[in-house]
Amino acid sequence: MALFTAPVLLGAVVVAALVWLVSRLRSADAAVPGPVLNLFSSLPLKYQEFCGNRTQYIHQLHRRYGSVVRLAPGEVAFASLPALKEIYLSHGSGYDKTSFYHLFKQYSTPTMFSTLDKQTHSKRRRLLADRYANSNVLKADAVAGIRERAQNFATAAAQAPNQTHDTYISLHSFAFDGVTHHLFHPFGSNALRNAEDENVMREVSFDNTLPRRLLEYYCPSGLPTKFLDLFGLLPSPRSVPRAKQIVLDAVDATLDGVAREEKGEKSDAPGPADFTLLARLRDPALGLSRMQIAAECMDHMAAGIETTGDVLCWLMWQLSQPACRGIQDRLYAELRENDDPAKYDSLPYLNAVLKEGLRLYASIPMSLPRHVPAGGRFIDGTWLPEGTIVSCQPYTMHRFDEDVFPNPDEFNPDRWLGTDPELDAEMNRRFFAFSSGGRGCLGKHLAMAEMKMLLQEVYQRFETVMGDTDGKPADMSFSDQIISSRPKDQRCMLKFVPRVSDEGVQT
Ligand code: HEM
Repeated sequence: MALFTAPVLLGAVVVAALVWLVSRLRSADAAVPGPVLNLFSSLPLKYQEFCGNRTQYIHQLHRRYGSVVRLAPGEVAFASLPALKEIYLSHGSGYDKTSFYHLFKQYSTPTMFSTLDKQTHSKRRRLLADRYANSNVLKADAVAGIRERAQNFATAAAQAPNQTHDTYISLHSFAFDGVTHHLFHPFGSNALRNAEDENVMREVSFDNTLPRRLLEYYCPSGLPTKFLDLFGLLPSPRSVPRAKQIVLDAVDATLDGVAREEKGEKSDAPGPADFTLLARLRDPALGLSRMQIAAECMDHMAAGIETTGDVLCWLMWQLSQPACRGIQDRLYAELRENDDPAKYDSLPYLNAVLKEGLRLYASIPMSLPRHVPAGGRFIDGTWLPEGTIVSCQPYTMHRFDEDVFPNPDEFNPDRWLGTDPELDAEMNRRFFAFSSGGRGCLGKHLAMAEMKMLLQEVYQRFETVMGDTDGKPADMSFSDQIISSRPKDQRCMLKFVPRVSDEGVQT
């Protein structure tokens, strides 16, 4: 009994604390620059995450401590090209993802994006990759659907009262319609013209469950969540019933067609178009269950709404600032000279404007966490043991090296039109908006096509300026969500002023 007296217990606690202190001081991350507190606790980082400020916090740490910085015990961030290559490109798809990605299961089912290990992931990716290859994205009926949505957007802008409307809403509707066209056509959405579909988009885009989801991830026992729920201190759990239903309806209609085919029955109901994701997933040879198909579709749908919608929103807001009037005029001149819609992919200034938008306003600006593999690794000269969480973040990769990106916070499309091939190559190597390697964005070509067509339809017809905000300009600063960021106020009033051509005719 004497074994458990207070002094003995106190002594045990002190010894344990000392052992922990020494182990922390001798750990590999102790040799990495960063705030002292972060060597002993992950609370400073978690606090910033709960405030939706992780990206900016890490960026400030890089500015203070350099290209490698300690974020928390066992977690280190990098802002250099050698580190980016090692973490995301070594052996094709880089290091394995961390369990953070389990947050992205859909219908409680793993998807390609939430799969952690390389082998399982690359098997699924190989099955789906051709759906997003440029050659498939550019197929006539795939492009026609996106073009139609971009025209719907421009028509809605022209018809808005006083030609002013909340572009945050309409751009997310456009992104929703664009991605569902590519996933499900003819079962895609029409949120730009149909209020019910717009509500589905709102359900996904106005999700406010960040603190709850982070708490559930960090405290899987669920006790803190239950405790805070007693006092109503957490938002309700994430709920997207309409979005889930729209996906299940498309999947069920498709599988019904497959079942009929197998029975040799004829059906007048259309199946998914050849270019769609569903047309691939429906193949019985893949052996995917109804819920596996639905989960994969849901994941791609979510991946295509926020990202594309947010980048376009930030970019059009930026272009609508008085200082960017000259940029809009140059863009208009290029679009007028090349008024064949099919040319959208070969216009250098349009490409430069979009790339600069993606550089400054990458909608996934946050660090993308990976585990150091077995045996540990040297990353850009820093030794880190197996299991350390390492990452780079697009926000910092696009700003940190000022020799490559001079005046990094300035919106300057000209930097992408440079005549110095070496500098161009350096910029492109650091361009990380879609991540890199075998786990980089699968939908990149689709996203680029959507964004170019939308900008083409808008800026060949309109000049955009800041709309009336009732004296309360929207806060467009970055608000981090689970992995993407969005403009804080989720509102962006822009006015679409019709252009008058040289002949005095409205274009
Ligand atoms: C401007 C628009 C977009 C941006 C900036 C963007 C960015 C990214 C980034 C950074 C990743 C890697 C994330 C990570 O490693 O944690 C990613 C992955 C992914 N993106 Fe996008 N994305 C965009 C649009 C789209 C669209 C339209 C789709 C269409 C379905 C899409 C589908 C995917 C998928 C399926 C993955 C997972 C790839 C894998 O795990 O192998 N994205 N995206």
